[in-house]
Amino acid sequence: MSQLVRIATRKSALALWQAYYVKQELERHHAGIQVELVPMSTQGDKILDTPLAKIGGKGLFVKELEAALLDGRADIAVHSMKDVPVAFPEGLVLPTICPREDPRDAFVSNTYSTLSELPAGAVVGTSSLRRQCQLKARRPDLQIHDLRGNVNTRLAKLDQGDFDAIILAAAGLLRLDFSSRITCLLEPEDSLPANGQGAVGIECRADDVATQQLLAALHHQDTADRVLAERAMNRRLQGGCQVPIGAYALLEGNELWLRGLVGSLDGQQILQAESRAPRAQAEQLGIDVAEQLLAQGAATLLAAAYAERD
Ligand SMILES: NCc1[nH]cc(CCC(=O)O)c1CC(=O)O
Repeated sequence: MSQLVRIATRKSALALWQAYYVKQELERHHAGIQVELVPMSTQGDKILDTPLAKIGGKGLFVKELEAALLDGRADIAVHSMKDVPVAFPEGLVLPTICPREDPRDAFVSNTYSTLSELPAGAVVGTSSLRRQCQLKARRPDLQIHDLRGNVNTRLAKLDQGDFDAIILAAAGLLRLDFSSRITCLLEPEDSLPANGQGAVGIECRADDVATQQLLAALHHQDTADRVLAERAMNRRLQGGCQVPIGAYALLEGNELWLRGLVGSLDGQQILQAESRAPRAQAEQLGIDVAEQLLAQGAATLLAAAYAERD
């Protein structure tokens, strides 16, 4: 009997690309398998006129997909790991993380070739508090304006002349064949990526062992260990999706190197910490870096960011 796997996915071009990627990989690894997409809208897709940070709440882009898993309309949900809250609802697990795309942020401009070329007072679009605080730290003179919508919408707003430059995840641009739009990539030293950026994760019901067996072939342990450390850091900081927090891990042999950052929205204060540990201790590494940040006063900065948002 051939098994049917139904994939809950958002309808944005990037979400569909990621869902088709998972479908293709499942078909490649399991001859005769049947895979269907179940596209749906999430709260994050419906509310487009409000800055993400102001909508608040966790899991803006994942809740509806999780509901579909729990009530049996779908078997797996494909997410950008960056959008997945650090804790899972009862009854769901995320056993599979696929190989990571480029995790860096991309600088995109039709006029200027680097961040430092931007003239004083230039307008930069981003909806990410993490990008905002790091931009402001380097260039206090820049004006940061909110930029919402999917990748196509954001590029269109740049082309329309609303911004001198925009910052978005390189991963989305690369997956959607917009690599020619990347003016330059920002190194982690200049823009520490968000936890999980560039990685795709697959969620399913905890008791659905058959599906978990099929998913195992798609799992990439190197990516999973890196993302585990990054998410553990955010979890210890009790960070939601919309926070001025960067977390980025690299593997050097079997050792993980995790860097973390917490900033004030005006970029005046940037806290940084880093540590290394064997990959088997990914989670503890994340906690250690978070504790270092807390010892420097991260909780106060985060509370101020939350207060400004509300
Ligand atoms: N919050 C939206 C979101 N979620 C995942 C990506 C990009 C792809 C990825 O990180 O895997 C983006 C867009 C962006 O940040 O520019």
